[in-house]
Amino acid sequence: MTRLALIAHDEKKPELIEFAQAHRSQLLEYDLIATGTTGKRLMEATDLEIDRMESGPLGGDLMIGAQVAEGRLDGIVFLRDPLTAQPHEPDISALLRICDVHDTALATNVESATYLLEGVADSDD
Ligand SMILES: O=C(CO)COP(=O)(O)O
Repeated sequence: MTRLALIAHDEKKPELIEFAQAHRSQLLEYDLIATGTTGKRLMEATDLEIDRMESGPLGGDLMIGAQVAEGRLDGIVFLRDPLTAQPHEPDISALLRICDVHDTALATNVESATYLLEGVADSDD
């Protein structure tokens, strides 16, 4: 089954919620995981079931990176806040890097996330 991770920094959480609502019927078909607060906010705003990891600053990005390393994820939507410094920047870099190591689809803005979902839908057929 297709397995996706959804992550957003605080300033970007509203955008991710809007994205998830717009693509609800497709996302309902998939196994979803998220960092802690992102997952909580998404589940409050939608009826999606999401397996929540730790919050990003507490290791959630690394937990998702570990799943990438294990080949367990088909794609990640990670809406980063490009304008605010994050205390766990090394963890964020590690996640981006491991996606490149394993050639795992990674979208860091809504436009590319839309393409990612279209690609995932095509590979489902
Ligand atoms: O910080 C994050 C990703 O780097 C996201 O973590 P939260 O979903 O817990 O806010």
